[in-house]
Formats: sequence, C-alpha cells, structure tokens
Amino acid sequence: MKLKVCGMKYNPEEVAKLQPDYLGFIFWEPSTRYFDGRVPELPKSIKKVGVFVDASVEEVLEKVKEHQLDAVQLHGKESPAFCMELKNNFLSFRADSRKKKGDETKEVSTALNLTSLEIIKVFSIKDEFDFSILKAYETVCDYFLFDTKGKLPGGNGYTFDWSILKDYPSSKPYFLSGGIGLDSTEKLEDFLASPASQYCYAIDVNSRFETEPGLKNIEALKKFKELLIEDQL
Ligand SMILES: O=C(O)c1ccccc1N[C@@H]1O[C@H](COP(=O)(O)O)[C@@H](O)[C@H]1O
Repeated sequence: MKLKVCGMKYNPEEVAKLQPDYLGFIFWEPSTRYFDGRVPELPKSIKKVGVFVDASVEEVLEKVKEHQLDAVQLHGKESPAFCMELKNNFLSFRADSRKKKGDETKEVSTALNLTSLEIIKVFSIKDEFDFSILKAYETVCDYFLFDTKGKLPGGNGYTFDWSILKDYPSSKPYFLSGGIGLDSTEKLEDFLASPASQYCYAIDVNSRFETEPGLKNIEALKKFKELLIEDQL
C-alpha cells in the first residue's frame, strides 16, 4: 500500500526522511496549509503532488514547471474536459521543451526533466455518492481520490463511511483520504481486508498528523507508516 502525506508547509524535508511515496503541497491560497515557498529537492522515489482547487490549466502548468511536480491533485469541480486539456497541454509543453534542448535558459532546462504527469481527480463523499459520475473521468485521469465532503474543499479532518466503496464500479486505482489518523488503523485494517478495498492504491493523510496546520508530527507519521508496513496494510 502506498502512502501519501499531504499539506506540506513547514517540515517537508523531515517528512521526506520517512520515505512516503507521495508528498502533497497545497496551492489553494485560502488554505491554512497554502504552500508559497520552493518545493525542496526530494529523493526521486517520492512523487511531488500539487493540490489545486478549480485553478486554470495555465496556473496548474506554471506550478508543475516551477516545482517539477510529478502529479496534480484536482480538488475542486474540475470537469473531464479540464483534465483532458491539462494532460494535452502538458504533453505539448513537454514536447516544446524537448525541441528547445540545448537552449541554456533556466526555465527550459528545468522543464526538460518532466516526463509524465499523474492526474489525481478528487471526489468528496458524504453519506451517498453517485458512482456513475466517475465514468467520464476514466480515460482522462490516472487515479481517483475519495475524500470526505465538508465545509472546506479538503483538509476537513473527518472520515466518511468507507463501506460505500463496496459499490465502486471501476478498476481505476484510488487514494483513500479524509480524516485518517493514527486512531484509524484498526478501521483501516478491516477495510483493507474487505472486497471494497480491491482497488485502493494509497492511503492519504493530512490534518490528523499535525501539531498545527502544515506542521507534520513526525513521530505519529513514523508510527503510522510502521503500522502500515507491519500489518501489511
Ligand atoms: O488541507 C487543506 O487545507 C486542503 C485545502 C484544499 C484542498 C485540499 C486540501 N487538503 C486535502 O484534503 C484531503 C483530506 O485531508 P484530511 O485528512 O481530512 O485533513 C487530503 O488529500 C489533502 O490533500
């Protein structure tokens, strides 16, 4: 099971030492975890994810280029057409960068490292969820992410009833998110042993592992990761 730690702001380097698979940076200004610094150099094994809420394709690609992001998490009402436009624009932007190889400008040489961009589309769940809306996104994104619907677009800190995923009609791998904390491990164990989790690809954690917004609790994360591995969650 993969692990994504989201909402990096104050201590991403320390979190990176725990070797999660994904580290998320929130590029939605109203968030208390809004990241306005420079994403640090990270080990290649850790994918850098930018989290966006209804940003434009241009804004997203600007951040992808600036921070060499490996993935984008679309946490708003982005349509399938938006996801497709983003993917196509990324591909042509990368092709342009390659054509310009040899050009010594910093901007171009930075862009040359970009190989692919994973698109993670978020869906927020309360008590019910109409799984038929996923169909239109099947071909235009790489992963789905299921979060809990709340006052904010994300980072609400509440879990939803994961058993709803027994009706998951797709085979696209998904991230399980929303309010997961150290106290969720028993529930997680049960969920991951159930058929509903067949396509669960990663566990995504955020606010329940913080001492303040954006400051991750390293000891708690370490414990959680150990439990994930030990229990082969
Ligand atoms: O955390 C935020 O502030 C945030 C703001 C806007 C969009 C997404 C945000 N966080 C994402 O929310 C989920 C669940 O977080 P939590 O475990 O409930 O705190 C996670 O994927 C974060 O990326």
